Amino acid sequence: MPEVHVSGLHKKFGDVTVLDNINFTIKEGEFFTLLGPSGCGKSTTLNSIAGLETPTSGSITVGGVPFVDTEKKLYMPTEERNLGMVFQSYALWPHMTVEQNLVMPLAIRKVSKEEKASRIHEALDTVGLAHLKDRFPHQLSGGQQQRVALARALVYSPSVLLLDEPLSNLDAKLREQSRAWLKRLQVELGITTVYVTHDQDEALSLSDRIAVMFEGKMTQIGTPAEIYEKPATAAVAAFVGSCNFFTGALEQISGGTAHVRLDNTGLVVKVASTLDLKPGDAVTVAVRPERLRITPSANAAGANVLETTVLTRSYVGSRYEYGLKLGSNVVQVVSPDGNLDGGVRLVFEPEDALLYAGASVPSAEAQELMTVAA
Ligand SMILES: Nc1ncnc2c1ncn2[C@@H]1O[C@H](COP(=O)(O)OP(=O)(O)OP(=O)(O)O)[C@@H](O)[C@H]1O
Repeated sequence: MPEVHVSGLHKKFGDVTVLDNINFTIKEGEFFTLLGPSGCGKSTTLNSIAGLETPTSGSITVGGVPFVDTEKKLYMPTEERNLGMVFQSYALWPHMTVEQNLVMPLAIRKVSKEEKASRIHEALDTVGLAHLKDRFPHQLSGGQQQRVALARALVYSPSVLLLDEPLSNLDAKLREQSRAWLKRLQVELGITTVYVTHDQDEALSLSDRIAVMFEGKMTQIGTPAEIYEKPATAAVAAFVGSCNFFTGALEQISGGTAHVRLDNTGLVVKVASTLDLKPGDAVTVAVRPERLRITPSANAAGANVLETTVLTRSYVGSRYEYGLKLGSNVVQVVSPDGNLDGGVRLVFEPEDALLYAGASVPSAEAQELMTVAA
């Protein structure tokens, strides 16, 4: 299974740039996800690999074979790229049975009659639907239709699988089951896969590596753990998982620890950082809810111990989610303890927080959710 190499990809629609210098390499057999908010350019990137979109500039090679090289005006037709594709809509032919849906891509590729039958059986068997080959799409559940679409993409042994939000039409429970099933299948087949989603849970649980995109640019590429634990920007921290953000000013930085005076609180917190900053610089401190510890104890010990008040408490099954008032901020924290009330202490170590240059709480919406009147 080949390596996918995308280099210097740009795409403009009229005057609007929707892809701005996209570069990445996907290793053989890797599950690679393009993750980002709606309109950031994920599908345009995927469709450029598929040959459904023509990049304005850049190059794409798969297994060393050039698919696109705009300098040489080379654009390989979609049907010659041998890629398997599944879209959000499944796009099954409604008037054809499951088997007939799978015949079509083989007929286009002029596969012999005997080979057709064995390939169809094998593909349906792979997705666990060989017994439903005579049904029409309307006689199948959403999850089954999605599996047929996948079987149809696999039936001609594509070199790479391209999946554009294939689970988003399924209800939450089925989506979770399908996710686990899809991951097992991909590992079993060892097929290089490019997956598009705006769902961070899906990206984290399925991918070997994730590329996070915003406004046509690639902000960070890394393993799910790297993206979650070491987000490159505050925007990535906000988009992948929940995060508390506090703006402030740097007091001093030495020995890998920054002292930051938080706006609207007057409090100084210590945060691990290797950034090149000077006193007075505006910064943003980010802390995941699960990295904060709440304790009623007045003797709480830690590098950062902040006096707060419980505003809200919600039971969410495995834990409690608290909203705590800290100056004019509402801090989101999770705890197994459901009995915290009134004045409590918030404790965290410098390594539990992240520091970013500039005072930037990622979106107005996020800021609104996390701020109350002082
Ligand atoms: N044919 C087109 N003509 C003009 N603009 C387009 C066209 N196709 C896409 N766009 C614009 O390009 C940008 C990127 O679109 P794209 O579909 O790649 O985003 P996306 O990240 O996949 O979003 P979503 O998750 O909503 O599908 C969007 O602003 C979109 O409106």
